Amino acid sequence: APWGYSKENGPATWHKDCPIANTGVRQSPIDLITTGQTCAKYDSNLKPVIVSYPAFSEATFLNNGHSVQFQPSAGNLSELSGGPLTKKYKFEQFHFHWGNNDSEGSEHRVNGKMYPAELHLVHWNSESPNFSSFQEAVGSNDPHALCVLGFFLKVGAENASLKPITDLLSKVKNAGSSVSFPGKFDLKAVLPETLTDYYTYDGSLTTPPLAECVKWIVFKEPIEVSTAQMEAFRAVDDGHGKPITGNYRPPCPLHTRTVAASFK
Ligand SMILES: NS(=O)(=O)c1ccco1
Ligand SMILES: [Zn+2]
Repeated sequence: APWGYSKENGPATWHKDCPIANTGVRQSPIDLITTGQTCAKYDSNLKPVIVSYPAFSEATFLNNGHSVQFQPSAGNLSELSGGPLTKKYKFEQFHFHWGNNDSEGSEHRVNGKMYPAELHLVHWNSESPNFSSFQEAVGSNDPHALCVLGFFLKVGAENASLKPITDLLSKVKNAGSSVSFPGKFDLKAVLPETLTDYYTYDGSLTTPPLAECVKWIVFKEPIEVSTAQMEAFRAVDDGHGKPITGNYRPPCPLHTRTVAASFK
């Protein structure tokens, strides 16, 4: 049976098809600890993250049964650089993780605290000689083949920039359903202006195949969405006639990794 988040096919069972779930030493997500021994260490060399996200004009919005995913056509020119990165990365897709109440849902945690949701912007290194697509990057064994930007979502004011996305959730209620995104979508408008304060560490995909190929950049400043917008996520079905309630993987052991912080 395909993997998911239920008792029968959830994170505790993924090791059966993906042994790295239990044997990997750089798995994601993690709990971002800000004080004490294993805490994130300030690195003054960390620069702001630079994104170039021209409004997407052609994209598919899909409910794949374990998340909802916005994927622009391959020709999109969106790029990522700066921060801890030494290369330019190409935008592949964004998707979300959420819970069925406001006290859970994010994948990364901060001192054990979960946010109600987490937005992942997935990119792949477009300057590597070893691969030339997202799928190839995932299978490349390159430790920084991918870079995923993580943004926490918290409940507050309605997020007008994300409204075109949350308004579309009812149209992809059924797992496996997708719609062509109508019009343009300005992802840049969703993000905080300054991408200066973040945690960064070497990790993995948080869903099978759990490949350990991700440079993670998780931003300190959450993005606000309204309760109604959060509720819209909670109505999306998982393909077994039930809403997806909690498509987040619990935190994984840090092992010998260190987490760097771009802020004090
Ligand atoms: N959740 S995530 O961003 O680590 C990801 C991207 C593709 C598969 O899993
Ligand atoms: Zn994700």
